Amino acid sequence: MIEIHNIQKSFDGNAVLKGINCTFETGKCNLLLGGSGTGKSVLLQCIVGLMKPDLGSITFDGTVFTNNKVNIRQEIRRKIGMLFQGSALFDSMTVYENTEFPLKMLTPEMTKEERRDRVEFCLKRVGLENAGNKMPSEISGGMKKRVGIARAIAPNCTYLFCDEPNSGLDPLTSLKIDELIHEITHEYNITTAIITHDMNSVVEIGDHIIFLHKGMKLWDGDKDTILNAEVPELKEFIFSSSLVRAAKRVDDEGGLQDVLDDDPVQAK
Ligand SMILES: Nc1ncnc2c1ncn2[C@@H]1O[C@H](COP(=O)(O)OP(=O)(O)OP(=O)(O)O)[C@@H](O)[C@H]1O
Repeated sequence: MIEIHNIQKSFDGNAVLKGINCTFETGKCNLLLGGSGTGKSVLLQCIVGLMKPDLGSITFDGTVFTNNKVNIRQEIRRKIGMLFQGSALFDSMTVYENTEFPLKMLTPEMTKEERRDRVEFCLKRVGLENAGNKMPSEISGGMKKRVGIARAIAPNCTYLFCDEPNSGLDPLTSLKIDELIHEITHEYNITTAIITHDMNSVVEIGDHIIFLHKGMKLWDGDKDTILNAEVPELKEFIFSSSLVRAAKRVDDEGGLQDVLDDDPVQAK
């Protein structure tokens, strides 16, 4: 579990995070949801140590990360896997070498054979057992995300952070990537945090959702309660999504769409 306590961050006097308190639960997909510029990426960067918050504390399974000793921070960092927005693969390395890279960096004690077993296991887990020799330029965007996931979980991460894993993907591929992240989270009981503004992901994998608006946490809950949340900014966000608007049209035309029975826009 990751506990965020009163995180504040400003740039040139402009407050971007205004005292965020939230928890990322173990064995769950924790979604950081919100519109553009609400502070999701800044919060994620503070959590993984790429940015220093002005105030507040972050605790990983009881161990304080913020302002702790370098070796303790490094120990926590070793347990973090990252899936970057553009996948961030090394273009000059094969799929196999990309997946092996963090093992060479983080676990020098592993033998070549142990690394090979782990890479083959991870590539198989993400459905890429036959793609190890391919270069990133030879694979699709969805496959690149899969390699990114394999690389993130290769060192047996305890915490997995995903920055908009669906960006640039078609809806079906997005769904498959969401499902894969969800399966891996539950299978290995890791703590997963996902930045998103995609309502499809909310509906599919939102075990725990934290809604940010203008640098503040306005709501948290799960995919079963989000449609009944009495927070105007969240309602506006949900009912402006193309998924929900499309579903609403189906409903108006006589289709079944229970989730929209409480459409606040309609109720006004
Ligand atoms: N290094 C920085 N220096 C100055 N301002 C920054 C910096 N990083 C982020 N900001 C500002 O902080 C605010 C929040 O940015 P952030 O990237 O966290 O938003 P976001 O919710 O992730 O948005 P999006 O969904 O569009 O990626 C923005 O106004 C942004 O311009």
